[in-house]
Amino acid sequence: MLSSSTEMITVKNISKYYERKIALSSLSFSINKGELVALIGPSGAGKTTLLNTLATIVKPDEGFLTITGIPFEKLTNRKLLAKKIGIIRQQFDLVGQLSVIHNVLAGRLADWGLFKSLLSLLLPQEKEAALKALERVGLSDKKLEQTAKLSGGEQQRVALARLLLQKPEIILADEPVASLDPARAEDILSMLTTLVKEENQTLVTSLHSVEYARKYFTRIIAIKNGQVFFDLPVHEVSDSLLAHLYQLKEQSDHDES
Ligand SMILES: Nc1ncnc2c1ncn2[C@@H]1O[C@H](COP(=O)(O)OP(=O)(O)OP(=O)(O)O)[C@@H](O)[C@H]1O
Repeated sequence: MLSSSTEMITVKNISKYYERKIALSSLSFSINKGELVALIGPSGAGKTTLLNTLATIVKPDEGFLTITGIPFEKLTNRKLLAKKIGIIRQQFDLVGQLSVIHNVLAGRLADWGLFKSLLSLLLPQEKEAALKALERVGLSDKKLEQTAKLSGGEQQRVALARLLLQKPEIILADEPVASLDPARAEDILSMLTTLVKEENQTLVTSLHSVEYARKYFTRIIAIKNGQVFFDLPVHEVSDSLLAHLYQLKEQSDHDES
């Protein structure tokens, strides 16, 4: 069994450049099992680049990264990666033409390959697991509907059910509620953080809403200009720090006047 202080993500001096632009500049932090981390910061700060780096989709130009102790370079096996990392995005990443239950079964895709995943409805055990996952996200009655016909909030619940089948150790979510209205956004965040706690997983989510970050997460890492601006437990994040994080110009620019 992993103890509560197990390091799930370790990032040391990571930098990423796009042509001459610095997207990430020597970032370092570590995240332990069970933490609920919100990444916040102004537009263009580097949140998506950082999440994509943690997902091993973007390769850092400098520094090193380990996921559950495994170095970035060794995380090339798709099956292994799917056991370690699950991803949720704003766009849900579901196949609209397929039924809800088929999309949930796609959580097994890395283990099975597409063909078996699509045939999986014939396997009663797997169907049972998918139905249970749909029950947990409150969508049992929609299991046979075409996914594209569901509302945005419901589609994000399908994505959560799919993650329940995938059972990754770490969940990375990039603006998972950006396209939802406030009531549905809270519904999804509350469900996501509850499931992560129940499954003893680790969550890193980028968010535009500081209010949601404070309400649902245990730790906030603020990114500004590709650097860590602050990294604190939620209860230590003050309004003045947040004002500094989001202000358009540094105070010193105005000091001479
Ligand atoms: N593929 C790319 N090519 C060139 N520049 C990029 C690329 N991806 C990101 N950038 C640049 O890197 C910086 C960080 O972008 P990133 O998308 O990570 O920020 P963000 O904090 O997620 O922003 P937002 O909150 O608006 O989504 C930006 O200046 C962006 O223009």
